[in-house]
Amino acid sequence: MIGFVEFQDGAQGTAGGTPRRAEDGQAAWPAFAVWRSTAADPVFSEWLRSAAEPDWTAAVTHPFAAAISGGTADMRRYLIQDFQFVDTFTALLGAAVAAADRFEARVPFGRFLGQTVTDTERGYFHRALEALGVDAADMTSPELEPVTVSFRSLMDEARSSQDYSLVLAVLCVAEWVYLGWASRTVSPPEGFLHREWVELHSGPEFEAWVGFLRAELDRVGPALGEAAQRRVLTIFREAVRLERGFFDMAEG
Ligand SMILES: Cc1ncc(C[n+]2csc(CCO)c2C)c(N)n1
Repeated sequence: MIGFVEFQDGAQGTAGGTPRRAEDGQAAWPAFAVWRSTAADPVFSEWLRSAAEPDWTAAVTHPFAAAISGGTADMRRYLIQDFQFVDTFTALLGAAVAAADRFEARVPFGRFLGQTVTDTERGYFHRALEALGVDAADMTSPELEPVTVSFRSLMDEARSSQDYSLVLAVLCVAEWVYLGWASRTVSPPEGFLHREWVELHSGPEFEAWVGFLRAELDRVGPALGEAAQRRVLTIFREAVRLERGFFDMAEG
């Protein structure tokens, strides 16, 4: 079981100026209610993002991500593994449609599911994997890298929880981290493999999608009790750690 490890009460705050560490090995982090009183941007999604440092910055500035932007990354292993990631991610989007607390929140998930993931992105994967000479077996059932297994487990846990805040946290990490690195691209890479992958994760539509996911977290997060907020934090941090690990894996 990954994530969902609750912080011990005593793990928060500092003792003698030394930050204590939580049971699951992550740095202690103040409760949202405490953090909010002094934060520059006191929204729930920023509470989560800043708690996920240094992994957040390591992921969005990762050398492999920079190599995609620069058009030099070897995409083969990465895309084979990512197609398996996207399979589980698509199921998680379905869970968001089911778990959202109101109609107007279900709509963007349904739209993104139908228009982007199962259409534009699916098309990209099929063309890209074909161009890379990936055979049918590696397209549908490759040997999974450990980080892919862990990421799929985390998404499956969020999906089975049917808890909107947890589903949202994992989706938001996956999309926001990708907006983070792709937006750093200075000029579009030449080949379609790199260029379209950058285009899928940047631009006004993708920004609006990430804005929606953040706004949902900012809407539902503050209304949760402290223990539930901690559970969201734990799964958010774990997802960011896996995003970083996924790029490490892709680098080989
Ligand atoms: C490890 C990993 N994390 C996040 C994404 C981003 N992502 C996954 S599905 C999807 C929707 C369509 O673009 C997006 C943006 C990824 N591909 N791989």
